[in-house]
Amino acid sequence: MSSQYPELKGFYHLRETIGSGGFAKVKLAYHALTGEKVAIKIMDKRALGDDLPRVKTEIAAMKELCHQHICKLYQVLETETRFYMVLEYCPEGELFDYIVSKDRLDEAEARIFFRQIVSAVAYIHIKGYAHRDLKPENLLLDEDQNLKLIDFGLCAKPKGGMENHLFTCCGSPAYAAPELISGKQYLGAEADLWSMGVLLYALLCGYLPFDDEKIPSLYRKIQSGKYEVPDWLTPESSILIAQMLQVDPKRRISIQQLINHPWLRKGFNIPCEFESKYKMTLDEDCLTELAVHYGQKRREMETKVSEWNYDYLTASYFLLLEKKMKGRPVRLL
Ligand SMILES: CN(C)C[C@H]1CC[C@H](N2C(=O)N(C)Cc3cnc4ccc(-c5cc(Cl)c(O)c(Cl)c5)nc4c32)CC1
Repeated sequence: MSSQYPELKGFYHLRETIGSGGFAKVKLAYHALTGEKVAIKIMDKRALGDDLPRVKTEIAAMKELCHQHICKLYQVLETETRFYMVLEYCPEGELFDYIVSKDRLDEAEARIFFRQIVSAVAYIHIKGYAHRDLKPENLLLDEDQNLKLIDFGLCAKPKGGMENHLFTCCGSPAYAAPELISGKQYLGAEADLWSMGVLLYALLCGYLPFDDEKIPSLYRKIQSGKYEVPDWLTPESSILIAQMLQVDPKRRISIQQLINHPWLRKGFNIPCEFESKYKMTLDEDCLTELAVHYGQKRREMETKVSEWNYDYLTASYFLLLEKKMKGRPVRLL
């Protein structure tokens, strides 16, 4: 198998294909030095065609986004024919399939997931990014049933900050905000908030608020802002959804208000934490283990890791840190 991917030989032990998304193939692999599982997204440059900029967008964004509810990028490899993205493995697959398997979620379970989604989106907005393709297919579950946001191929980092407008109409139609599909300029943060309203509705109802086989009638439904409120929704859930599915983006709830919203605080009594749990300082144990393994002084290793080249060393550091955060020994094999 690795003869097909010579660049990975000795660094990753490739296993089966675990999914494919459009122009990418995602394979399970083991990081040789730590034995940790990873997902490797493999893209053929020729097949990418004019989707190539999406890959560069995703890689650039994911290098800057380091958060407990965002799928972690560990390493990027580029050859003349391929891109490889070594990513955090999420064994429980897509939130979409989880909702389908349970028909719909009760309020308590939806709240746990939605707090994690709000945490991830608040973090990327503060970092100056809009995701622009928020939907259950782009939220994966890790081994502890925690959500990880993926697919930053359509994200935007508006020049001059998030208060500047965007123009590109993109993302999945059923989750797209009215202002986005009407071709007007829009604010990425406001469009993401609308998509999160559709997402919350999908979590609590098991189907979409706006749906139609034909795109033009789907767009009319979205722009009308009218959707069915099933009788199992509590008044509190309906109010929150209504605050997010406001056709006028200026009347729509903001992420700052969402973080403190009573519906999200119910049973937790603390706002959604959106700060990254990853420390900015390097972890001593991981640095020492790497220094010993590579026969380097700790200071030299610290300098090398701090370059964040997203090479094998970056992957080894992050995966050692994962092991430590999961209470496993901080040891290289
Ligand atoms: C339909 N989608 C647009 C693509 C689909 C590809 C397989 C993937 N997957 C699966 O479908 N399992 C069933 C297993 C699985 C396990 N770990 C994963 C870890 C990361 C990713 C991943 C995939 C893509 Cl295309 C990304 O851009 C990023 Cl940032 C991350 N996918 C994973 C993944 C889920 C999404």
